[in-house]
Amino acid sequence: MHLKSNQGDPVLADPMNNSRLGLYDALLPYSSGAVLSPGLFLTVTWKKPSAHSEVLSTSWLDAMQSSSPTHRKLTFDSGIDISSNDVAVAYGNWMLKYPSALTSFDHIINNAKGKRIALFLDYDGTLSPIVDNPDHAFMSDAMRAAVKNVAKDIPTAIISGRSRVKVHEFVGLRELYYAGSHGMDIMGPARPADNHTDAIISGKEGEEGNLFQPASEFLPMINQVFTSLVEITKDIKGAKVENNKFCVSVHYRNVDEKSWPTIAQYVHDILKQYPRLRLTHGRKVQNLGFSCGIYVLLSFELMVKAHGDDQVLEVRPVLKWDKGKAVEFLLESLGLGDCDDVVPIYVGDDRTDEDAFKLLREGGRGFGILVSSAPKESSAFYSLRDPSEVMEFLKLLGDDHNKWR
Ligand SMILES: O=P(O)(O)OC[C@H]1O[C@H](O[C@H]2O[C@H](CO)[C@@H](O)[C@H](O)[C@H]2O)[C@H](O)[C@@H](O)[C@@H]1O
Repeated sequence: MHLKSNQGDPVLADPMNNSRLGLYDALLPYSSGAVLSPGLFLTVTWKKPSAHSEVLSTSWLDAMQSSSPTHRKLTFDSGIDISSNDVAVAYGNWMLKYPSALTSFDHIINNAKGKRIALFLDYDGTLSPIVDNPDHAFMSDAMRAAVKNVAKDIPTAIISGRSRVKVHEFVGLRELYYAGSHGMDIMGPARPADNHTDAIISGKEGEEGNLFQPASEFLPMINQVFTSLVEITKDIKGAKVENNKFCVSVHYRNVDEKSWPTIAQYVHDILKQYPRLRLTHGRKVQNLGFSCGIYVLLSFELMVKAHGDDQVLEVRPVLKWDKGKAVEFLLESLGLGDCDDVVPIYVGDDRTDEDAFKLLREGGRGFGILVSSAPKESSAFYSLRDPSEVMEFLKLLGDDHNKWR
């Protein structure tokens, strides 16, 4: 099988293994040594180092405070503030642009008639509700059953910012594909008839499959940064640093707002030493961000805004690899890459999911569904309010499968 992405990214080769839907086609084994072209790395530009005071500037603090529950107002990109009484109206108007995937279900199904669906699901905020403790973001048994049911007939992958092993533990279904670290760690299920010669044990007992890890060379660096961040934030009450294997999350959700500037300063100071790492940021700040270890003030402000809902700062390699690339990769490896009769559906709630929404929108195939209870600009086509609506959608999809097939 040849896997080729659009932008001169890795060209990967693996023997074709046919199955009913191409579901078990092998992903590139990690051990076979995927080679990354230079095009896979993001170009960084030199910028003057920002001073300590810049990170602590008033406008930067304003940006953080706008994400805090105590100060939150609904603010559109235009900068117009809307009082909480107008939220329902604003949401209704927003849904004219992003209709509910539940009320549009018949329309969705009619478009998929006679075609094959491939399903991609984000985890946090999509399959599990957002909770204060990231270690307690469990999905319900009912949600698990809905995912299991849908995956019986539809190739289904989980694509998360978490480590692959962790998200697999949370979901607990062997029949899915898992992509962790925002797609930088992908594993397909081992085939039942596999002789396991090219299978890799992923670290979790009993879990086997074929791995693709385009950022493997960054592992030592990520581990160093994780250790440094744990050490430097250990006295900040409520701060939590999470090792997501190829990226690191610094959570400030449970930190007193007075200490947010300190956290940001610490992250900033550590990243100065790692020009090959960057903070994940939203669409608006693409190409503005990390420059040889230094954030310019503007990008830092916008980055914090972009992560307002999640209250997390994410450190990751300077690599052109994201959830969109992971979808592309998985479609190819499923044998569904260049098929006109395939409808990929991606359901997700955060900024990092936008890369996947964009891929589908720009490719004119399938569509994204944004999970959000507040109006947000998105490249998705449809919306769902929260994980409970996601579950309803999955139930419809699983139950109606025979009708539209
Ligand atoms: O791509 P995802 O599956 O959506 O993962 C993104 C991040 O999700 C987790 O953090 C978020 O959810 C936590 C649990 O509800 C919440 O406490 C936190 O504030 C959110 O940011 C996860 O902990 C991160 O590592 C992921 O990157």
